[in-house]
Amino acid sequence: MIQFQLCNPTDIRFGQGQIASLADLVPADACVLLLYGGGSIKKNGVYDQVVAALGERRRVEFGGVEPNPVYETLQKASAFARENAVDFVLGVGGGSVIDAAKFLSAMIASDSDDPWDAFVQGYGQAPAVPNGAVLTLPATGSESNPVSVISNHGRELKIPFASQAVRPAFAIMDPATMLSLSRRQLENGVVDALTHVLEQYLTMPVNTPVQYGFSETLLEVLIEWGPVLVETRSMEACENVMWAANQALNGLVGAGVPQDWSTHMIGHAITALYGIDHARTLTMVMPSLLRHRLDAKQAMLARYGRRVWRIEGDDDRAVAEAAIAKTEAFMVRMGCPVRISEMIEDFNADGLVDHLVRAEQTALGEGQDIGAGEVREILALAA
Ligand SMILES: NC(=O)c1ccc[n+]([C@@H]2O[C@H](COP(=O)([O-])OP(=O)(O)OC[C@H]3O[C@@H](n4cnc5c(N)ncnc54)[C@H](O)[C@@H]3O)[C@@H](O)[C@H]2O)c1
Repeated sequence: MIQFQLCNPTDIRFGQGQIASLADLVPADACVLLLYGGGSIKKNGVYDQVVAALGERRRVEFGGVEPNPVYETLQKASAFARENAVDFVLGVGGGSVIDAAKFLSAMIASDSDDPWDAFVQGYGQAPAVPNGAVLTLPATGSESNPVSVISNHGRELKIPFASQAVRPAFAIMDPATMLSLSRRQLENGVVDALTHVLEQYLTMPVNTPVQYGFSETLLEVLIEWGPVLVETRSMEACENVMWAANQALNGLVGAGVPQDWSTHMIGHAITALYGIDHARTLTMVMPSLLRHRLDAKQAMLARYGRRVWRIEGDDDRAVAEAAIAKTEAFMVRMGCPVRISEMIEDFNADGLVDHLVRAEQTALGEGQDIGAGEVREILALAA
């Protein structure tokens, strides 16, 4: 097992009606910035529940955070928050709003209107005002992890920032908020969570049976309940997917194991250049990436095939290949593309590699051995 530290103090409140617990979770004397996205919360009753629970607290609001949140928008939100002496950020939405709320809590505490370069250098040390999350779309795990993925339009970059200082103080997960999601967003959530587990699980084997067993359970839950969710939207399915998506990127399954976030890094570059939904960029890359890395990942792919997909046979290579095929078929079943050409007509692989170089993402994979040349080969397979 690789040495690890695991400390996740986010106070999780799960279940229908939990938005009311904001009344206890947000400090009574806070000046709250309520941050939200395109406005779905004003149509589905979430906004009314949040406002009721905040009661008499001082509150200002900033809406319009984009999917794949944009730094330039957050500069406006930060100036607005400082003008209003905000000392608590409440993100109400999906991963984009919650990522934005976390990043904003560090922007507000910085003494700069343009802290991008300083954050690229030392985000982990930057102070932050506290923030909390009300989740309305299960997918990213952002509601209880330290990461924000932010797009900078000026620099044409989309990159992750991580800091323990911005981990949400609390995460409210009410599965009833999912009932207003489109089928496409539900599909995206399931495959995003699935890839989170796979990128922490499909590397090289180490002595972590607890983490592997937990990963396998999360994968089984997503594979069983993902299709039920998109077909029926039953409350059981909402609950199971919401909790599995949270646990997929909440720290435990990644503790003590090698990780490979190359599908995510290539996917971020595709979103930055082509504006495609985060989850769909992952499915168009991952099957080809796994095939390209078959030698390095064969042992864990074979374990995954046998334990999660119940594939029989003694030949590890054959089981590993079958496990990739099963994963690809599941992504198709969830309505997602598994080839770049399904969503992008004139794909420019050179431009994509250039983005990764500018984002300093050129030593990817569990062995840091996926460089520009390997990315080109993966993109050719995924074309
Ligand atoms: N922090 C992390 O660890 C992490 C991990 C993976 C991805 N990400 C990032 O998260 C972002 C994607 O987040 P996401 O997948 O949660 O989607 P999202 O937050 O971008 O939301 C997608 C769309 O769904 C809408 N929406 C959200 N909740 C709704 C509801 N209840 N009803 C109706 N519409 C609703 C939003 O307004 C938006 O238009 C990307 O930028 C991605 O890079 C972050």
